[in-house]
Amino acid sequence: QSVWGYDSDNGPERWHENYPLAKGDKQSPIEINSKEVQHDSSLSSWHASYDPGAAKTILNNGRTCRVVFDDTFDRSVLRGGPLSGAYRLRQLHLHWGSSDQHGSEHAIDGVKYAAELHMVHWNPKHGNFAGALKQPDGVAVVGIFLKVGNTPKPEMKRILEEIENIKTKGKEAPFQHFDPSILFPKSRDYWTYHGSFTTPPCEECITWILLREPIEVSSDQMAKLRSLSKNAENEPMSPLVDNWRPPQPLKGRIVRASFK
Ligand SMILES: NS(=O)(=O)c1ccc(C(=O)NCc2ccc(F)cc2)cc1
Ligand SMILES: [Zn+2]
Repeated sequence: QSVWGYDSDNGPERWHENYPLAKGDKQSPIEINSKEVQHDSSLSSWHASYDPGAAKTILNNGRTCRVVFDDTFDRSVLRGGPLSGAYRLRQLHLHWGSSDQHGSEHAIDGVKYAAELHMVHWNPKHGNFAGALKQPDGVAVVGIFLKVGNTPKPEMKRILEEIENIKTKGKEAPFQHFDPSILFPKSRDYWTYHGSFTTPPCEECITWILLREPIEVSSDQMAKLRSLSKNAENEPMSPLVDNWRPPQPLKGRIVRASFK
């Protein structure tokens, strides 16, 4: 079946067969080479004002673990930085590896992190999410790198505790009273560039805001994430790991930094 995934028969190298945009000129993720990044002093700092009551559910869709928020009005928004206007938080999800040495989608000077968390926002001036994905300024994703260390952030605990209840594909559980801004690192320094969804249909509608400072998780917390299955309950067990797309050609794009 043409359903895409991360295996050899339906993985990133073959997505273009059903999703032609995957071979576009503004694809994500990318490898960031700090020597080629341009510091832009006109870049302001970004601000998130999230309503913890907007959090709704957490689900395993067989490809990632996703927390879904109420985005029917400007309840949880991201503004500033490279953005004009307030973008509504719709969902957050993660990409991770089969070991602590890899798993992030973006890489910095060759360094891959154990995982990468994406907070997905869309521009309400385009009416709805489906409309926003057809616009170059339609979507904004904040990317946060997860690094394995021994002073793990307690805030990740909340998401990882829920994993018990969504082990297999299609499982969903209530996930309320959660303010994702507690996951942000101390520094607001970021890189920004124009790119795409890192999964099919790979639309090139995303303003990426990648935070320079990773957040720390423990190796046990990463093992918890890797205990998710990509299969449904009654199917053979298949671990949900390595759900990351490799870096794509920069094709002349400029990556700007908010910091020197
Ligand atoms: N990894 S990432 O942050 O780049 C990313 C963010 C959002 C989505 C998404 O909403 N997919 C659903 C979807 C469904 C139908 C569409 F037409 C478009 C997207 C996919 C990838
Ligand atoms: Zn993602």
